[in-house]
Amino acid sequence: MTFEKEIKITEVALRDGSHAVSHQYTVEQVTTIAKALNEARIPYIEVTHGDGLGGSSLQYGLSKTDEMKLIEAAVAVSDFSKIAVLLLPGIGTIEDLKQAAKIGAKMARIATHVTEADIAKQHIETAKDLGMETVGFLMMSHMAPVEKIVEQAKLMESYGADTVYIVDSAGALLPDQVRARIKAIRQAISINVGFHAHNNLSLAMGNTLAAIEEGATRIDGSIRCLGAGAGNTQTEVLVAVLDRMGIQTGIDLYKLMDVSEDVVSQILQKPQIINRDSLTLGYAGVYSSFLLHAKRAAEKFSVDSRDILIELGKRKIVGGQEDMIVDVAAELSKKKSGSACPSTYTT
Ligand SMILES: CC[C@H](O)CC(=O)C(=O)O
Ligand SMILES: [Mn+2]
Repeated sequence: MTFEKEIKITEVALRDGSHAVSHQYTVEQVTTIAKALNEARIPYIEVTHGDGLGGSSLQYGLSKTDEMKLIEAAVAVSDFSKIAVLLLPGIGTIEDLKQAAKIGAKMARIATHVTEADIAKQHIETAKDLGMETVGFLMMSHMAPVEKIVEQAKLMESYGADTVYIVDSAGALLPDQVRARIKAIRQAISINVGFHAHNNLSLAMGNTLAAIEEGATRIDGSIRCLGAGAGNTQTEVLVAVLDRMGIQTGIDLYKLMDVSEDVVSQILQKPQIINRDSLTLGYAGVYSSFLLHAKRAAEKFSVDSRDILIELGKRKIVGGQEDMIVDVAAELSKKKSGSACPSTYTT
């Protein structure tokens, strides 16, 4: 099948990938990666804490480097790529957004739970006032029926968003579910539609292609899959596949392969694979960024991290409820042994 659409890729390794490196990016690493991505002519590079602006905290994980310094570093080496920032209302503030715009960020992606688009209004409006290109990012899109998603996408459009994304935060969507969601919002709104995948069920590439076939033109990729859980759609592979399909992205494939192999692979703390934990995220429909928190809680309370994730899925726990991960681990430990003591406190 030949497509004549322009697909614009946003590279998220320096934001979603921040989860995979426990938010430990340095200015040197961001400079090297952003410079190479810019040379490969990636249209947008997202840089922020994994949980967006203001995410550095005990709750979400402390950053090694102030994210504004990382944004500045990326801006300084990008004369082609535009730097994007993610903001979750309630974690990041309007002041964070203003500061990011001041130091050169050109795109604001305002992320809400899939049923809570209304909390994005003032952030989308402010981003527009600041002259930024603006994206509404509907997270955990597997948790709502198509009609609800259409309603929420229309809200994002009414606030002035230039693009609305279906975000498969848990990597739980199946290709037909992606098709139904993209098709429905494509018909309901007249702005760009985007898709952000996670590879927990090994469906990131398949789902991304399904989204493109249904008309999504803004796509997220992550070099070497660097992202939460099993990571995102692998950018360099996506560019090669799209090229084989006759879809031009304007990105230099060889340069991208070289960044992946020579730069990003050196930074990875461990290869981005689908293991029993990341597979359980997709299987149970749990936010991919919960993975490291669940693993830590499992260790602390001597319980199986899969049991924690399955229980979080059953309870429909969403972003912002990270404290529930420890509660669930304590409950499981209590059921198992009759006491909820962290293992570090037992002898
Ligand atoms: C915590 C924000 C989250 O990581 C955003 C995102 O990439 C997703 O929901 O997949
Ligand atoms: Mn993500």
